[in-house]
Amino acid sequence: MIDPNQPLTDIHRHLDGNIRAQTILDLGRQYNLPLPAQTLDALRPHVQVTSNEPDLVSFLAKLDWGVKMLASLDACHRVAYENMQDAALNGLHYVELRFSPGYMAMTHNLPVAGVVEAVIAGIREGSHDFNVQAQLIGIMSRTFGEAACLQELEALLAHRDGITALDLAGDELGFPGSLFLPHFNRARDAGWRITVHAGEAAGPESIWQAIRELGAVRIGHGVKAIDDAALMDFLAEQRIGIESCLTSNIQTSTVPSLDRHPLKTFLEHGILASINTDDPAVQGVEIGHEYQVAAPAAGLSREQIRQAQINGLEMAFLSEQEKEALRERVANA
Ligand SMILES: O=c1[nH]cnc2c1ncn2[C@@H]1O[C@H](CO)[C@@H](O)[C@H]1O
Ligand SMILES: [Zn+2]
Repeated sequence: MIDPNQPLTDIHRHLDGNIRAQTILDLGRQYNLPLPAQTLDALRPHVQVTSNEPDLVSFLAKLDWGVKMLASLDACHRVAYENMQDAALNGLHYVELRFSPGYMAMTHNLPVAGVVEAVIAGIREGSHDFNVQAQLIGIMSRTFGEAACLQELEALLAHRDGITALDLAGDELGFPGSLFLPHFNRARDAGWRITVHAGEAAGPESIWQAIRELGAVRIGHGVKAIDDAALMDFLAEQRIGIESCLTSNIQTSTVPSLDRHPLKTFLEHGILASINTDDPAVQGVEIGHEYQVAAPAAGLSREQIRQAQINGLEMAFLSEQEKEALRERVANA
């Protein structure tokens, strides 16, 4: 179901939602930190979704143990580097990895700009060592409010050349996009592209807001667009990409079951939508599963899955020349 002649991309992938369980154990031992379990098997239910969570916020709590083990900038570097190895092991040619430096810095009071620097370095080294192309998207974790997001923004801006785009993630219902207008004005002034988690926990108005007020050119999840016919048309006409994450949407109870997921309808409507993971280690799924198991279960035909794969590169925050170079590299591999 994955076309081997086309680049395989994952453009919605949280690196701080993809910390290996083994690394959580290692870091806990290294820094002598409390953990709920001391073996991989016993730890797994604390750091990985085992059955669907009742809502987004409950799902997001599963990321906390991993992030709590980030006791140094070296630990942040390690996690970033391992994310590149994981991308290579899963056959990805291009990834856009996103991370929330304030969330990663929080438990151990790390310097937020230092976290950004360590992540950029880890990705650069991993990209080289594992031969996977990567770009970084900075996240502001809305869950911690406007002031904390401003701090994250400033830390990201301190290393703006290493960052491609800005995102807003976390508790969408508790912290609507309207709180973050000044943040996104500054991000656009810095020349970054904008993608926003919208229409996951909240409704289609949140997607409209992200596009019209925050300047989003892509939308993370965007599930609720299905409830607004005018928005569906608008997304298709304006080529606003939808970063779909099938299994994630089930695990957060955003969608009741894969056969009710709107991705198929998005594609039929001519919307530029792609298949992505979200938080692979927390979810216990990888990109292959999304293509080979989740997408068929969501009713996508072979041709639609192929289209979604092509859309992934089309949506990427790359120039046309960079996309073409990647297509050629994969076709001639
Ligand atoms: O599916 C999701 N929806 C919304 N926010 C998310 C999701 N997965 C992770 N994060 C959020 O992203 C930041 C870490 O990168 C954290 O704020 C985490 O809660
Ligand atoms: Zn996400």
